[in-house]
Amino acid sequence: MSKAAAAIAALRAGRPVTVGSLTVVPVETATDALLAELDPDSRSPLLLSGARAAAIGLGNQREAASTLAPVLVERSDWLTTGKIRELVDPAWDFARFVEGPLRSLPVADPEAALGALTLSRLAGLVPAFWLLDTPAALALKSSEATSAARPRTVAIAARAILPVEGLEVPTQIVAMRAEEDGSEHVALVIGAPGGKPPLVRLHSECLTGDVFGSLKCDCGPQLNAALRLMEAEGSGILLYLRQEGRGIGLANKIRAYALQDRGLDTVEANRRLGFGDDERDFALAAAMLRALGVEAVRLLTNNPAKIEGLAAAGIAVTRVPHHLPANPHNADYLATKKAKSGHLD
Ligand SMILES: Nc1nc2c(ncn2[C@@H]2O[C@H](COP(=O)(O)OP(=O)(O)OP(=O)(O)O)[C@@H](O)[C@H]2O)c(=O)[nH]1
Ligand SMILES: [Zn+2]
Repeated sequence: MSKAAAAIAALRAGRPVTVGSLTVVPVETATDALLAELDPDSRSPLLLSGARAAAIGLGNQREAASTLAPVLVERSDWLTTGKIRELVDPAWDFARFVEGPLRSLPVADPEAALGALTLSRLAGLVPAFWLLDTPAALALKSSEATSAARPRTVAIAARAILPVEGLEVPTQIVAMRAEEDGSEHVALVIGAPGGKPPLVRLHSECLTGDVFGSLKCDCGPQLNAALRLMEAEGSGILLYLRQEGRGIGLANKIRAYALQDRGLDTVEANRRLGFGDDERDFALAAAMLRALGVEAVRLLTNNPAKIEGLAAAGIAVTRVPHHLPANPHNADYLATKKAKSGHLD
């Protein structure tokens, strides 16, 4: 496991990490008990992404003027641990006015701060930290954190026959493990793809749509329709990628949904949380296809980023459109993907 992957695991578990000259612990996962130990006087300043600092009205202060640069916020008596937990969570933006005054401070080591924020995004945490004085047991260079990327190398871990309702064609499930972080991803191999490029669907995990039948997105129907098309053709490959919420993680996707309840669209909600519109990359999907011996695919998708991602990794792609009928709950979501994320007709 890479050092960055170990740091991501530590941050998820609420443990501090030293990046360059900065020691940080995530606001989201650090327990009150740990904070009482690490910061007994509650003086630790708060490290935020530039986007989040702008969203809470710090954009007019010189230290926070660029929305790309991380921002440090000074502690004051009224800015308690509980207030900070509220401040970093956009769900609270609509429940109250941002209190103040908030004062930003210069960031002593901007590259380290950017690195720490990169790790928190990859960890699926709200990008916000307490800055601590004492170095942590786990330390990495700023460059190791800023260059941290999603996993891109896989090995097959196990395979077995899997009977699936509605599929008459023999189907196998293949479990793969990413070498960089140990995350598990799955390929469903339907029939015996071979000869011409197989029909392939890259499906990003969507717990709400895949399991509960959420109407907010089109994931469940797209998954089912892909399997039906592969069954009709006699073969195909579905990759189930653990990229919940377009790579922002489950808790953050639910936060994005809460923001959508307040009228933001899917893209605005991601940005408000301090993420890009889409945090996925498809290098791992390309590696999974290679592990199955596939170099060329007919890809069921409307998302140009999937086509470009596979092509960049050397997989030959022909697109097959994959539209499902809209419902009243997901019509705006589908329209936003077209208008703002370049989704194809
Ligand atoms: N952040 C965020 N993720 C969402 C939202 N709605 C659905 N998702 C996630 O978006 C992903 C859906 O991805 P895909 O099914 O691959 O769809 P796509 O990128 O639109 O591409 P194609 O369906 O192939 O055209 C899943 O990981 C869902 O969990 C949302 O409002 N916000
Ligand atoms: Zn979905």
